[in-house]
Amino acid sequence: MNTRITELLGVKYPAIQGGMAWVAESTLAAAVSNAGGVGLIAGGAAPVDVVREEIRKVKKLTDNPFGVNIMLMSPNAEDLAQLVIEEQVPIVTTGAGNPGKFMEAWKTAGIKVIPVVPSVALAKRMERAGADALVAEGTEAGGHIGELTTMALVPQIVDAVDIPVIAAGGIADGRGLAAALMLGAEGVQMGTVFLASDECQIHDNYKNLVLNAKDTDSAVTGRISGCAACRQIRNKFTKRIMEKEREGLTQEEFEEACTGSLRKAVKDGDKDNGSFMAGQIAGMIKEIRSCQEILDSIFNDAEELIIRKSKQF
Ligand SMILES: O=C(O)COc1ccc(-c2c[nH]c(CNC(=O)Nc3ncc(Sc4ccccn4)s3)n2)cc1
Repeated sequence: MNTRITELLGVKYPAIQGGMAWVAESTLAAAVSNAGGVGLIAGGAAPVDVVREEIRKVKKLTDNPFGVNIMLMSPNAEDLAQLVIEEQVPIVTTGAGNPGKFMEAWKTAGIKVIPVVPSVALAKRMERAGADALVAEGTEAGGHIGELTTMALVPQIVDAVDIPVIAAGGIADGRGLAAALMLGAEGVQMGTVFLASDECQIHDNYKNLVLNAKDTDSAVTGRISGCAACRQIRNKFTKRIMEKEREGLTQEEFEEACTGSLRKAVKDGDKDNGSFMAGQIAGMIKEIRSCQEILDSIFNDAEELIIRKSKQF
């Protein structure tokens, strides 16, 4: 299929793999890019040298476009913003903040900049700042989230800006892609479905938690205390955090609890103390597949669905 996103990024599928902290490393990103989508390396809160190494690895593993996601709450954000210029990274997505101050330098370097936004106000601000496209991420998504659902947020951002919009949050099959296109999106960003991929390097306990999750198994920490809201699979960790939030948790204590626990999930598979970030769509994901199978099935199913549905009118 062709949209302004396939033209802008030079890819077969207008589908970005979410730049999930600790999860999105070179093996997964290269598999998604080789499959025709856009693989992302997570900046997360990782040291610059670690991210530089992953960028160099992914360049050896794929000749297709790839990107780096910079989480703007990270203390390394400034250094990572410079690194993507030095390493001539073609695509940069950003999350958890406003990338306005880096935009000019990135655009001058020829980088395609795609901020993730949770609201119309930020979408308009990012368009004015020079963003090439936007990811409109609904609250269904895993990790750090805003308040609005994908169904409500995407059409309002599409109506508010002229640059192409990519839908994210709750998308994991052809139906989700078809729905996103009907809402006016010209591509999708997906994270949770790629946790259940062969090439994803997370601990098997994490993959099994995703496969065994049911629709109501995600919890959002941070909302009670007004800290950064974070959607993840419900476990003893989320129960403990939410109890502490009711007693009063400082932002520092919350973030220390959150970012450290992500490694415990991804690397150690620590089911009681890990933060297993995943979106509400985890309840629909029942098998581990290759990134190629995931992308081919989503786009083939969406095409068949739209053709079939169009005949009902
Ligand atoms: O108004 C402003 O200045 C910016 O406001 C914003 C507020 C929120 C966002 C936003 C929402 N979702 C995203 C993109 N998604 C994400 O960033 N997802 C993430 N998952 C795990 C992360 S690591 C983390 C982060 C916070 C606490 C604990 N751990 S970041 N960006 C973007 C901008």
